Amino acid sequence: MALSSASCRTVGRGLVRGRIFVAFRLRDWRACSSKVPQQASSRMAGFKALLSAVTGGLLGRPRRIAAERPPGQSLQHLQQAVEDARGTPHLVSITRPVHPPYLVDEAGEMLAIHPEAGPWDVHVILEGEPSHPSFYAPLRLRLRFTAGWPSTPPEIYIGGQLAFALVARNRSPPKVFWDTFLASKASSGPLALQELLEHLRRFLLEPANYLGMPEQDAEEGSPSLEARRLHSWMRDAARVNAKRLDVIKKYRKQALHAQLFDEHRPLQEEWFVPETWSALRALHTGDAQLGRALLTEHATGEVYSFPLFTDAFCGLLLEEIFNFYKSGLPARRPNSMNNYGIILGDIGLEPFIDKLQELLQPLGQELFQAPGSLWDGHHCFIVRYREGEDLGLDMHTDDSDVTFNICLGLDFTGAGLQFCGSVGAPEHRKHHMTYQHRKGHCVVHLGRKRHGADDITSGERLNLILWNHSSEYRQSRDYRTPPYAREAAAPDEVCLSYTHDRDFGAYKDYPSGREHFRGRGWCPPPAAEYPGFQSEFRFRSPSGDAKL
Ligand SMILES: O=C(O)CCC(=O)C(=O)O
Ligand SMILES: [Fe+2]
Repeated sequence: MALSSASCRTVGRGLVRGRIFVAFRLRDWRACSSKVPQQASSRMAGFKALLSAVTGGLLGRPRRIAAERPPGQSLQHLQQAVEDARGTPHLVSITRPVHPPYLVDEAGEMLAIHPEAGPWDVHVILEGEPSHPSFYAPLRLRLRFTAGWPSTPPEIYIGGQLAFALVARNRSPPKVFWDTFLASKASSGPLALQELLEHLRRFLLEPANYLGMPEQDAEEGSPSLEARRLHSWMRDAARVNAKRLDVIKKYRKQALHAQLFDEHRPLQEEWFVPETWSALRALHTGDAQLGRALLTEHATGEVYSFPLFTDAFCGLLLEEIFNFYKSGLPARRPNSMNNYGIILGDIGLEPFIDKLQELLQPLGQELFQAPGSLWDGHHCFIVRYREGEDLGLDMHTDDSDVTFNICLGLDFTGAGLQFCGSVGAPEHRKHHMTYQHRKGHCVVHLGRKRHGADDITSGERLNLILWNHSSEYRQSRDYRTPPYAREAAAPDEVCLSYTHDRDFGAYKDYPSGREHFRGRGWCPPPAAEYPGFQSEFRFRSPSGDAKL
């Protein structure tokens, strides 16, 4: 695997967001820097303030309740706890503990973790509430245990697309949950994983009830401000979920291929090209050799492709997608540049995408290290190009750490995928290569790599796009404040973006209907302008407006 001890230097015990771990400083992963800095979220700040108002600081860390044990013993305890937790009511699945390949410290530096010292991640899926219109979907959790287990509670990340009251954008249970949970324990003895999972499920599904807040419509006396606020957040979360789940529920009754939607059913081997299936399974057991053998490398360390789905499975998936289009049910568009795609999580395919992401995760780690590791979120959608609809896609980078792009068919000409440089690199807008899509094949690249689809010239193309997110990686300095170099030279025309570039109009006419983008571009930022930068304002727009 890419993370060999040769690539790491031990720095002893590192501090990772308040927790101490035995760690290595990652040297070569630093090269995998990415993306434009994330905006600090003022909405988050507002939400935190509101939460604090209710419970006096909900966002704290779980408190440590006893001394830590030696690591070996903790892992054994944890393995035993996972076995014991297999009897938890409403449990769909629980994984064995695995140590994360790296963590990010408070300064944003990535540290590789010593496998024997922890922490260890356990992934859990719990059933939602089957009879509840807004919370019937499964709950997806990642629990991160330190060597302090079973005295110290794990950090919890609440994955999936459900909205919950009292869960902030960092997707962790608030301090009030931990306080209530720990106070409910009869003794101060070690924690039981099953008990924790049961409490967490109750808290997520019925927070007011779990926290002992009065019912909103209680006749006797007026509910407190805290209770009213909590109920209003619960209504908001329920509304957000209900909107999405309503479509999913309705479509479920019309779906053609039930096996695609079944939470409990694993991915079926016959959906995948046999050699790829074997290679991906081998990667899961640490055999990188086989994984590498199936790849074509198109741009060193940045763009690869491999056969993934069989023709039969592409046909099956497309049948389902076309059936959804035919249903007339409302669908959100995947992004502002795409008018005919659909988000697969919105039609009930979140479990399928979770499993696909899990299958592909070791490949991501092998190819891209930090941005390819610890994926805990995704955005997965269909893009569709044909005459009379979207023909192609403007140059852009993805809001993903690593993107998989799988062609499902149909027959088409044109619609090649152009790759340029990575955002912030001197050759950001220099052409690298053209990738020709093939049915069933997957092209995988870093999200920060500039790319765009040529116009289709005949037929129709539909692709499944899987954007993978790693919340751990997104805390790193490499992600948050990547270097942004001056462009080495004028851009290649094929790499120009009418949506993003400040000099598009200096080289090309704006496409019809896209003229309003003139003057809105941000790229290159002034400090990164190439020598002799051509501002589009020195040129006339085709409509004849002087743009000086
Ligand atoms: O059509 C393609 O192959 C590219 C799609 C894409 O890059 C995107 O949707 O982000
Ligand atoms: Fe893209």
